[in-house]
Amino acid sequence: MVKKEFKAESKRLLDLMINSIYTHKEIFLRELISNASDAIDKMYYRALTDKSLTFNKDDYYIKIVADKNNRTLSILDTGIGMTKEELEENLGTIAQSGSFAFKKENELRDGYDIIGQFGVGFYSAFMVADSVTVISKALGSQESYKWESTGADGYTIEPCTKENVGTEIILKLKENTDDEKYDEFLEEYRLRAIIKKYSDFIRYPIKMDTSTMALKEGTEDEYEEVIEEKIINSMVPIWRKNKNELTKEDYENFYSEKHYGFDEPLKYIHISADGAVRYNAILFIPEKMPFDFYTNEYEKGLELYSSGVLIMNKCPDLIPDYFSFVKGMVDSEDLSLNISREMLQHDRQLKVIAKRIKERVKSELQLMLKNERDKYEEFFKTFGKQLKYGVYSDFGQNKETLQDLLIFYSSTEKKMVTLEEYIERMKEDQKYIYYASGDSIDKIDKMPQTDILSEKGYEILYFTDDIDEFAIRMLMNYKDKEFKSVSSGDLGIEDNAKEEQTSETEVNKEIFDFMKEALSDKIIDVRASKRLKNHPVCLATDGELTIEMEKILSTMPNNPNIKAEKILEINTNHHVFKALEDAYKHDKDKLKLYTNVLYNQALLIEGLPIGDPVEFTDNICKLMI
Ligand SMILES: Nc1ncnc2c1ncn2[C@@H]1O[C@H](COP(=O)(O)OP(=O)(O)OP(=O)(O)O)[C@@H](O)[C@H]1O
Repeated sequence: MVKKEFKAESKRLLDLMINSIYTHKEIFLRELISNASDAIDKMYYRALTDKSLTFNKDDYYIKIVADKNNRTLSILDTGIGMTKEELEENLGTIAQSGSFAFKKENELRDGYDIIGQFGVGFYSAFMVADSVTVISKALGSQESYKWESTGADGYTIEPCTKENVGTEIILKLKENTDDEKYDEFLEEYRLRAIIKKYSDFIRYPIKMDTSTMALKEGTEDEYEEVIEEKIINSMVPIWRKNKNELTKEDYENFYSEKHYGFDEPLKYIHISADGAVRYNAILFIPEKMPFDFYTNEYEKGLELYSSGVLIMNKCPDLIPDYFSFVKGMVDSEDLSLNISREMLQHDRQLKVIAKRIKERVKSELQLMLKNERDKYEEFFKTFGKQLKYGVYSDFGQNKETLQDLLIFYSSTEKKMVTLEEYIERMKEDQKYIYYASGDSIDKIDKMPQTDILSEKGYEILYFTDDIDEFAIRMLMNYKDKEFKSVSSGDLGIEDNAKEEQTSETEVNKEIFDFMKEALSDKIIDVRASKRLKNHPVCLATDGELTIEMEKILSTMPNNPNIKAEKILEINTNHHVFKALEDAYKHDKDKLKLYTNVLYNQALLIEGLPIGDPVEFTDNICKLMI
């Protein structure tokens, strides 16, 4: 027997291979099963082109055998096998891929899922094995050969006996260390889990002897171990099946089998694309929010398969942040993988797929909004915030994509409405899209600032999420209509109201100046209000920052002193104003007291904290005596 040496560089390459290409040792099984599947695929192809051969699907399978006594794990296949020369060429030369050559020679394109391309996967066996033995009999050959290697120091090839065409790979597992327990690769549950994870959709059966405890015959309570050969992979992935053959239940089962969520998905989307980049995808919009959705632990992304083999558990680049709730998978044979198959070499194809997925999810949501409104509202209640973050983030670059998916509660319709529906209903003289911000619909309903707009029959959108105003600021306008807060200093309603307000403020200038002085830097102005009908006082704002924004920003660590420019608006038609006038004439200290009480009332209405609650309650007491 002649021992052949690896070339010096090959030794280093093998060492590199074994220790640095892959992040998880368990992928050796994925690689060896993929090779076995490729070998059967080649057999299938040969049978198609060679009339003397027949391909009976039942004869072709992969079998995994764990032998705990000898610490060996074997992967058998009934594929095309390897001749002596092929063993030497393919397993003696690193980066020599017989599979890639086969694909090229036969100009295989659609329909063949040959996985191998780099000629390195086989060597991953050395991550878990001290020695690897390959026994193979090639199609059309009478002889069989045994290839053996302990890794970097070379390999031997010798004739052996093997009855059937195919290959058997025997791994002598490494001894356990403190950090690594190689024994686990002999455990049925572990092997099943690895196969399910990476190779579930290999299209030939992967068989394994499985043990179960069964009632011993003739006894009532004695159990015995029964060994039974079982197929452990699903073989045909649901995404390769014809959509017409699949039912809602099939998709729902897939959703739960894949552990995408514990809920039932609200919507599923099945894409089979055959264009510039070929791919299949099954996407789900969950019904419930994952418990960790708004935590750092939540990882967005879709499962990525290449020809049915799992490449990445969560590929984040396939889905934008604002659709991060979408679950599912993509399988494409057109991806250019890197050598470890854990990453992509180029992301060109991935970008194309991601763009299509984004468009498809958007259009499905739009359809749901149009045709299944209740369902959409349910969706929006759960994930609407994410869409609003999408409008706000990245400097608003996704606002066009997302604006028509937004819905808000409407003061007039008493239900959720889209911006488009709002625009269609706008009054002729109405210039702006009005919104009011607050903690809840109930609280906004009672906001005094909405009185004048409601009286004019203008619709108001209620913003109850922290993000709402920020998102709308980023949106700026919708179909050329600007947004305006009901608390804004200038509501932009017809001009004479504004004039009236200015002249009322002028008439009462002295008293308002006094009140402004009394409140010093808390407010920038005191004005007569035209928006108030039944309430004596409210706050309005000038400038960019509204009161709701102040509330949100002031809770953030860097902005404790951020303040909106507040205006105290006084309803001069309210009988309280008479009391203010009287106090101004006869008792200025009392007016100070009134001003303080009114200002604090306005803060309370806005849900803002009172600067000095003790002073406020003392002031109320003073008024009572
Ligand atoms: N079970 C097998 N039956 C027949 N040929 C095999 C088998 N395993 C490996 N080979 C041959 O050995 C070659 C090298 O295998 P290896 O796993 O290193 O690379 P690959 O599968 O071609 O590519 P990749 O690194 O992308 O997996 C294969 O291309 C194939 O020709």
